[in-house]
Amino acid sequence: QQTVDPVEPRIAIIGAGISGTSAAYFLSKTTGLNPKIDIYSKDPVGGRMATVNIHGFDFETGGSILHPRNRYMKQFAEEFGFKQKKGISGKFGLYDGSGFVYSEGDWSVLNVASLLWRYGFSLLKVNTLIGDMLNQFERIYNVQDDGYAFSNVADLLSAMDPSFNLMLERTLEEGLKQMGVSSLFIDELANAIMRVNYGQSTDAHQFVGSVSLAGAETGLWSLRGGNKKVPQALLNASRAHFHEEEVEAIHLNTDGRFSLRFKENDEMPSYDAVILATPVTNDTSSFGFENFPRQFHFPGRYHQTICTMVQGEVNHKTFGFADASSIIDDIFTTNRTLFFNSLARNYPVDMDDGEGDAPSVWKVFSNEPLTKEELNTLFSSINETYVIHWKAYPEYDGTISTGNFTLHPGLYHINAIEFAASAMEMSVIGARNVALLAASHLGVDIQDRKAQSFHIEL
Ligand SMILES: Cc1cc2nc3c(=O)[nH]c(=O)nc-3n(C[C@H](O)[C@H](O)[C@H](O)COP(=O)(O)OP(=O)(O)OC[C@H]3O[C@@H](n4cnc5c(N)ncnc54)[C@H](O)[C@@H]3O)c2cc1C
Ligand SMILES: CC(C)=CCC/C(C)=C/CC/C(C)=C/CSC[C@H](N)C(=O)O
Repeated sequence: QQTVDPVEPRIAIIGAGISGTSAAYFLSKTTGLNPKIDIYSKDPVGGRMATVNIHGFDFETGGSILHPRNRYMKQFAEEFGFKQKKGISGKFGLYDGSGFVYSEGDWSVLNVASLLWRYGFSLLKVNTLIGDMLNQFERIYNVQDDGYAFSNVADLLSAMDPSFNLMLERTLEEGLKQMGVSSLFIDELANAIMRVNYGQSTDAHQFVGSVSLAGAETGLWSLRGGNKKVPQALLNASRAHFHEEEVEAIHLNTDGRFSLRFKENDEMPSYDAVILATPVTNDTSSFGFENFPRQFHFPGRYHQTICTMVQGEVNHKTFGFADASSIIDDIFTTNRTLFFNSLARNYPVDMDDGEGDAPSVWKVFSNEPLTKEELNTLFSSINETYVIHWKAYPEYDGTISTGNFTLHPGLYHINAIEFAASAMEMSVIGARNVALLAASHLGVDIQDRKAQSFHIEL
């Protein structure tokens, strides 16, 4: 039988990205516990929220954009006094490998008209679809404020809307077709948005596809100074102790507590609860789970996304622009066989878009590293390149069912939520769910703690 100090339980969190740090924050601020939390991470705080420095300016290379209805991230930014970075919606175009099937010009009214002309009612239908989906999605905030938590992802999605689980069983293409959306919209716009956001296609399931389409709406934002300021601020606010340490194994002790074994440290501290805040598929992390009554399986794999940051000039001839000044800011691709997914102008995190004298920096997303030849096709001149290999988000091929948050009483996994959709806000929702589960395991009546819940100002 496990004996837990009801006032100061010891909790270990593995991973210091947005999942791990927000779990620490929720545990220490909203559960009524006064936990002693250790956060272990083999990489710096922030994880997949990261920047690269190019000539004295930082640029986002991982989690970049937030949706205006991502309430937790918004609330964190407000609570920590962080400013939003002002974006500009540059012109975008859809490139099929030989030319643009659609490209924006200088007049916004004409752009709307020509989008409508090309995609007709499909544009309006998808707009409504995403609006409806977001309305249902937002129900999770009240559910969590009321102290409800779920031991698996399917139940959490059902709490938003019972039909969300059906969206995991059909592809985005099938879902859109069922709604009467045209093949042209699916093949071009929806496909291009899936390629830029998840490096995948409309063959991905409809839930992540809808999140991806939401990620192409207007009003998207990011944090001035870099998104990774949030995990750092959450870590500080939670007063958790950060240890740069790789965890090799989690051992279930005979008293029901857990011990951790590290790669480069002989200590084996023990805890009342352990939270995994990192992907745990075979291709991402490998943990030993020792002495548990059953074996854990983490099916699926993560998509390789290569983020190539280039300081240089785009080759206007490749894209058929008259000259360098006609180049548009966002080039999305529709062709599944093309060697790159997107090419977009990027601005430093410390400046509003278009402000000041920033170097000309472009972000290219591709599924494979770009060859010298490919880089020379895209750019007429290159001063510097920085290449980041990400195990970015799951492969959403529809064959993997979503998994469990609760692996064993006292042992939880936040990133199970990524198989529904990987996004910063999803991680925070998963983290709050797991914080509630852990608090309940540690003896807190979580629904009774409504008064301490995390209230969002709208
Ligand atoms: C290129 C790219 C672009 C993206 N763009 C967006 C976007 O625009 N908007 C959006 O909302 N989302 C975006 N995402 C997704 C978003 O960044 C992630 O969903 C989110 O940051 C995941 O956070 P996390 O804390 O769950 O995981 P991570 O940030 O990956 O953190 C896990 C941490 O655990 C550590 N770890 C792993 N194994 C061990 C171990 N054995 N011992 C100790 N530590 C360990 C790792 O070092 C890592 O730092 C993007 C992701 C990528 C890669
Ligand atoms: C979770 C909800 C309801 C909405 C999130 C919508 C959103 C912001 C989706 C984007 C997800 C994602 C993985 C984007 C990656 S690419 C981002 C950007 N274009 C870049 O250049 O880095």
